[in-house]
Amino acid sequence: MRIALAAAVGRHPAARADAPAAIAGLTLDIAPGEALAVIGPSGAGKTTLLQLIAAALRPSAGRVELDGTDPWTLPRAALQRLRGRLFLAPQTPPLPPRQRVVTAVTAGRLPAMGFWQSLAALVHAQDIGAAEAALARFDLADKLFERVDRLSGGERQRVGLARALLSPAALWLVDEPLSALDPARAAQALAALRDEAAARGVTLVASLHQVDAALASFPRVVGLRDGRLAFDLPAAEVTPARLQALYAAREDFAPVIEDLPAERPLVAGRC
Ligand SMILES: Nc1ncnc2c1ncn2[C@@H]1O[C@H](COP(=O)(O)OP(=O)(O)OP(=O)(O)O)[C@@H](O)[C@H]1O
Repeated sequence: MRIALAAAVGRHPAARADAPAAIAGLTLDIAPGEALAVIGPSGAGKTTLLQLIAAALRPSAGRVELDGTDPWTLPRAALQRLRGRLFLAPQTPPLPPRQRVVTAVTAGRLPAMGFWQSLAALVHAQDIGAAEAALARFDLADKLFERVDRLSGGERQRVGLARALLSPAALWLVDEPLSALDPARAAQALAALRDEAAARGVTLVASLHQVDAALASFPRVVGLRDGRLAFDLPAAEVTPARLQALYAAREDFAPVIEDLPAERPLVAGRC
């Protein structure tokens, strides 16, 4: 799925009217099948950006287009169908506590289903084999029939990611997929998402706090700060100086990236 933002402005619905916009006029193009990581300090607007792209948050100015269509011009039913073509994995997956893992993973198909199909899928987990295969990509196949509330936080997070593999979506939006994972699991989870998205031609956009993982696993990295684009570069061109500028403590100090000395890139080449 192609994504285009043109001077898009996004505000959290609960934000004060006089608060600066979380996304403050962002222009960005993402090609179908591309994999992109969004990094930036806490409060930079990463989650808000994903919500704008997911048509979960309406831009207060500018435009967001998915495959050339502004979702907010669509009739309600068409907007629902469009939302069924994308998969948004929130930081904390909303998994009902007493649900079995197999049902939770199969629920990845729900947004693309009609009402009766979704009801059937909740009562009888469809396609157990597909759920098991998806869980195996995250090293969780042995938890297929476990109850969700008997999993660790990191296991629940991986179940939330395994859902994407059951979804027929053309766009995966993954918000902080690694926050509860140890480094080895984090690398495995990112590799699974990247490889599966590439194999299906799915566009993948992930917000990440783990800069090293973003640079190692994604060919293109966007740096966000105060809701604006700090950089949009191939991973190989994201230098320590750019990262220092991106994460510099506020104190009214925002270094101009172009003024910083050129430094050795952190990664050897594109992934
Ligand atoms: N629940 C909320 N109520 C009001 N304003 C909010 C809320 N959540 C976010 N915001 C506003 O939106 C801004 C961007 O938040 P967002 O969650 O998009 O950032 P983020 O980069 O994802 O942060 P983090 O890395 O901490 O998850 C915040 O700085 C805040 O101004």
